[in-house]
Amino acid sequence: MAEPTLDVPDGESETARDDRARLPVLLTLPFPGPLDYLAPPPPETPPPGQLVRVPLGRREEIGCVWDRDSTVPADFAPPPESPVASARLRPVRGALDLPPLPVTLRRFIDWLAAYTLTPPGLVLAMALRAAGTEPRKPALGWVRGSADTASLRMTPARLRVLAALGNAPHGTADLSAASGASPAVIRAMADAGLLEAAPIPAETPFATLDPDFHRVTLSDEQDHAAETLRAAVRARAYSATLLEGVTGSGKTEVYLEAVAEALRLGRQVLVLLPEIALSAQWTERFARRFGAQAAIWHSALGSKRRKITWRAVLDGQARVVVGARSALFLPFPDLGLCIVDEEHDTAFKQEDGVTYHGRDMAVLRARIAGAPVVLVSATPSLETLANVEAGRYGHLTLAARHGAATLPHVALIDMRAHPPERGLFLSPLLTEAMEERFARGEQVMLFLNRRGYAPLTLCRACGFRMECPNCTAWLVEHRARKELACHHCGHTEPIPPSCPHCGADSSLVPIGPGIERIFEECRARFPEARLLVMASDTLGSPQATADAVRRISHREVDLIIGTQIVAKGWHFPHLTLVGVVDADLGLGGGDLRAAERTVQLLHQVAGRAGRADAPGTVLLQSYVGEHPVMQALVSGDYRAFMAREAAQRRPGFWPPYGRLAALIISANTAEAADALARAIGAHAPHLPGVEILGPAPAPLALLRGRHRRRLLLRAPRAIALQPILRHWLTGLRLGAQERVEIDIDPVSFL
Ligand SMILES: Nc1ncnc2c1ncn2[C@@H]1O[C@H](COP(=O)(O)OP(=O)(O)OP(=O)(O)O)[C@@H](O)[C@H]1O
Ligand SMILES: [Zn+2]
Repeated sequence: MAEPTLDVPDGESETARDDRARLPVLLTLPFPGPLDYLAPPPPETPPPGQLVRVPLGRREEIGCVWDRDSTVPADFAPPPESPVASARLRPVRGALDLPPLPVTLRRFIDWLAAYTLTPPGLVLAMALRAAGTEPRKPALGWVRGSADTASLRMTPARLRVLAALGNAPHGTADLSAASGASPAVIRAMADAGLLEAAPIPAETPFATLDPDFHRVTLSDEQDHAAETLRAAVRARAYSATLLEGVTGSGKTEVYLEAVAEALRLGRQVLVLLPEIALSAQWTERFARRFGAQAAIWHSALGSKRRKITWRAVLDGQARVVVGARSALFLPFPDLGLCIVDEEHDTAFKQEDGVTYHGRDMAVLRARIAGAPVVLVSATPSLETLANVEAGRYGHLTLAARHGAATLPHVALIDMRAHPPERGLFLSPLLTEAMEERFARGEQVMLFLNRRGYAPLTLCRACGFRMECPNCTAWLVEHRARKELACHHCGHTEPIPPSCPHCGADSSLVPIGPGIERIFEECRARFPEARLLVMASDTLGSPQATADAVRRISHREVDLIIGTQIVAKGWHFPHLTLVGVVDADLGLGGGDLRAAERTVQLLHQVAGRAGRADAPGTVLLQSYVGEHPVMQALVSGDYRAFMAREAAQRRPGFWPPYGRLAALIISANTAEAADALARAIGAHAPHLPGVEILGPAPAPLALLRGRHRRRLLLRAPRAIALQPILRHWLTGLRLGAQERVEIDIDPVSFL
């Protein structure tokens, strides 16, 4: 394949070079494939997977020795380029001091790249982001030196430093913090021989997990499911299973048994959660079961911790990793089980940069590793249900809540018949029910999937709406921060004192509620209640989440007001009432999955109620009680609802009954975006069964200052879209301001 810079290294004869191996090296750059380099002669020839340093132009890059033969079908991959003449190959400079990346990870990178039409180097970059490829210098700390204190001037600061020394070496910063002495004092002591440098032993952060540390007695139903999963782990082969069970039925308990089995076999396990925030409660529970912590992986992890974890995964020392979807790219040498908890959750879809669906890629990862994958949900996605129906996935169900807990009672509040007072958002029926719970010392949760104070600010005088200058979106008022913010691009501005359009003074009013406004209403209505807001912007860190969870569990909170973050997987035993402030919220917008997603989300929220002894109630505030979504929630008949969804999508070959890809075409002006979209549309392939929809404005026609148009490509399942897209877009030349993004299996329709 192509080496873009062709300067021939000097000092060697052509024939000598010809004898050496041609080594494909994948760089973390957007080339269509690996570049060829000249390998050092055996035994120094690095094996596939080895990270190496190679020249690229005048720079040096880190790359990974790649496999000569790809397992990706030829029509999924870009056409091979003609190889560079051996004479012009440049030599590999050296290998990094790391074990090679496992072959299963290399295959996964190839396949994910081919499936999402991403240059494989960019996928490798994701896998190496935390690799810690710079050489590891052992950190140095200080121990007591041989110099005698009697012969030296001992200031109080020096004495404090000596007192702060422990048995193990401490780094300068630590020692300075512990003693209150400045680093300069410490260095002077070292010069005087009072301190001596010694390497700080490397951390070995992942304690051994004991599969039998604390076993629970499973119900018959749970035990059957657990045994099926254990057998799948023992089989050491790919299989996919949906573990479906009502909220609180013990799905987690069951899959932890499969994790235990993998541990007994000495294999590694990957558990994906949709939300980092969830890992706090999850890891606590994990530690109770296995006597030690799992390794945690997500983008908010500090860089040192990431490096340690990445290396421990590669060394096989980290046995169980729980993480966000980026954990899929960790270098597991011996993956024996993969779990996707809350598999229906759209948070698994990565929309920035490399666009991929974490759940689907987990299935791919497991398939390549030859390991079982378990998809877990109370409200499985239609995709997964269709795979079950087609016989591709196995299916285990848990029908009852664990122990005495029963499923919550779900009822609608018809907002037309029982409207809130003017300027408020909670119906008297809801506030009365809340009052009752507070009187009994029980907890209440209010759910509204909207951050901030109000989603719209409007001028009472002229009707002008405060919009984002960069996006087709309204600015959301954040009263606590005294600003208007765009939730798409992050643009913020102070709330203007007068209307920017007509100049009327103090004429801007907030329209509609966000959780801050519900908080305000509740504080006025229930002055005694202890309130807690849970939203992605208030639970910034896992620590903050852990704190919130602890306060809820210890009954230091009466009322939780939250966005979608409260919907997922939490177990709050004292929570008996869940109120959904606006159950209709997710139904708008032309999204294919709007109804499915609303049912899943609200069903999950509802599932937080009544998980222990006291029965739970869920109240849904809605203006459209007759809507099938509301009816499904009230009846609890998720299956019937999904059957209806399936019947709607099947005839038009909508996913999962057909394949869909989106081309998002964007430019810096509306005219340029239109012209480019038309030009691409004009070259659309005409193939039997393949339909092109659009171009049309993308649902966010303006996003971060870019004008966006969309083409959709739809085909029956039997037709793969990747080769068609590749062919279609080959030879496309884009201007500097033009961009085309491909989204295979689009989820959000943005
Ligand atoms: N066999 C069991 N023995 C003891 N406790 C159990 C058992 N099964 C479940 N539980 C407890 O019941 C509660 C609910 O179980 P779990 O969280 O596993 O359910 P889930 O189906 O994963 O719930 P969700 O879908 O809402 O996340 C937990 O506190 C769990 O520890
Ligand atoms: Zn914006």
